[in-house]
Amino acid sequence: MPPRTVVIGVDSSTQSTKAALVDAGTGRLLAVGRAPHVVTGEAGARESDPEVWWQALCDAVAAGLKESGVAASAVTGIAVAGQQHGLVVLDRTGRPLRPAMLWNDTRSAPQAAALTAALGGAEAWTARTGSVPVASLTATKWRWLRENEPENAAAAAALRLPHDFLTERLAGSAVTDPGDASGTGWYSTATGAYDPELLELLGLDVALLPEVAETGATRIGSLTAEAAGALGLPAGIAVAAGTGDNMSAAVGLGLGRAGLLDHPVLSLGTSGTVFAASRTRPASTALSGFAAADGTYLPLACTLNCTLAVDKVAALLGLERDDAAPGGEAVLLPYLDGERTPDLPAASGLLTGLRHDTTPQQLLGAAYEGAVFTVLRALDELLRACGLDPADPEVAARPLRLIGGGAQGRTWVETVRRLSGRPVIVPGSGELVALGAAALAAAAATGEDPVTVATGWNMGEDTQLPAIQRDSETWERVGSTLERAAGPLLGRA
Ligand SMILES: Nc1ncnc2c1ncn2[C@@H]1O[C@H](COP(=O)(O)OP(=O)(O)O)[C@@H](O)[C@H]1O
Ligand SMILES: O=C(CO)[C@@H](O)[C@H](O)COP(=O)(O)O
Repeated sequence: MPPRTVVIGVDSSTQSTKAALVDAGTGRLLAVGRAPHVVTGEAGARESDPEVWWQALCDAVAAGLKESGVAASAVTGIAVAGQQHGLVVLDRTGRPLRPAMLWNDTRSAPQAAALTAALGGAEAWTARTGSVPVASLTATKWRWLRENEPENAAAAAALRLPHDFLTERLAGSAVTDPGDASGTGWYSTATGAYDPELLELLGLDVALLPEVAETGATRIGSLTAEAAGALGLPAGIAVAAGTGDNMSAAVGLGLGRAGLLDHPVLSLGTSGTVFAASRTRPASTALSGFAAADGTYLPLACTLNCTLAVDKVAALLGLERDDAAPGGEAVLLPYLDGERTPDLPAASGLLTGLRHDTTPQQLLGAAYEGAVFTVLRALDELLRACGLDPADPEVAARPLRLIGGGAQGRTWVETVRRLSGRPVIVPGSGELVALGAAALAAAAATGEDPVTVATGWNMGEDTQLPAIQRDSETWERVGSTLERAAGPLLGRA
């Protein structure tokens, strides 16, 4: 029997790093090492120190090796999938000049509006980049930096996304992939390259940016001796370009293959995202038309307030996560520090419909309903952008794949079922971002196609949940509250 080979997929997301050690032959998950991140900031600011991500990556790999008992010499490849959009600003030695501004930092909302206007409006941006600038996109953060910290902008020797920063630490080369690049606001999904006119508009020298590899699975180099020492892995193993976390989950789910194109996925993590793999380039002002890691496209909508916002409401009420009941008359829009979808960067949370007999459990249930409503409403936009009618019975019968930390929670799953009225699949593996990255690593090591690799892997038994009657009353109540409150109460002029 040939010796077992192992690949490592790293998910460096908002709250933590997870390193999945995967048997490259069977796809069996051998261990997941974990290490937490630190996010700081108030009043719209959200920042993390990239050096903490690097240390977390080293710790998570060490924990995974220890838990699995795998010999480091069996590892043949590694890839990183990272939280999208974050602005990492480096000096000439590759050290961060300041903490990274994260995807959920809303301070650059005025810059987003100014950039949209500077190009002549939303449609002009979707035609070029696939996405309209909102405060999440890297380009708006760069503009914010130039206006608010000109000394840091002037001293910048390199700009990276979170996953590029980590990949460069692994392989010593500055390379990104089309998927994560498509979330910057300076990469064109129409041409598959950085957009010179946008770079000029942004006052950004292309020399500061990494090269864009062909796909997330492209082997961009080998693990350097220095990184190998820090990770306890053999020098010279394959390093893939890697990608953004949502793009990586799409690879892990095997979404690019024919039968799963235009099948919706809902990720419940710090962000709530909804996405689908598409062979046609999305161009809708209602969502982000990202590129995927494998050459297809990944139309996606993202909310800022998902699991963390609901956990915050549970903590305020002193309740456990699943000690919740349907909200009844109460409506809670949990837009605690601004929202991205809908675009309400200055919003705060809103509670209406409170009665003497409202229970704490109903209030918590209302927070789940507000978060789930927001992401499901975006799903309808997504389906329309894929040329599908959300009400078409064939489309409505397509199961919703639920992933991310929240998919492990009973109340999340039940609230999605109740408000969507759709069948739901909870994939057997809870770590699809890391598994997708592992498939990119395996593909980089062998030259195979990553989606074919992931599709062939046995990732455990899916839980299939049939459709239940849609709770249209709650849907209408939350929808009309949002409609009526979207003016001054939620910060829209
Ligand atoms: N068993 C569970 N039930 C409900 N929620 C959970 C459970 N486990 C994790 N979570 C939620 O998942 C979130 C983390 O999800 P994850 O997808 O790992 O986040 P991120 O990728 O943004 O770092 C936590 O905020 C927590 O609320
Ligand atoms: O900004 C987006 C997508 O556009 C987010 O989905 C980030 O990629 C962060 O992801 P999580 O940490 O919530 O997984």
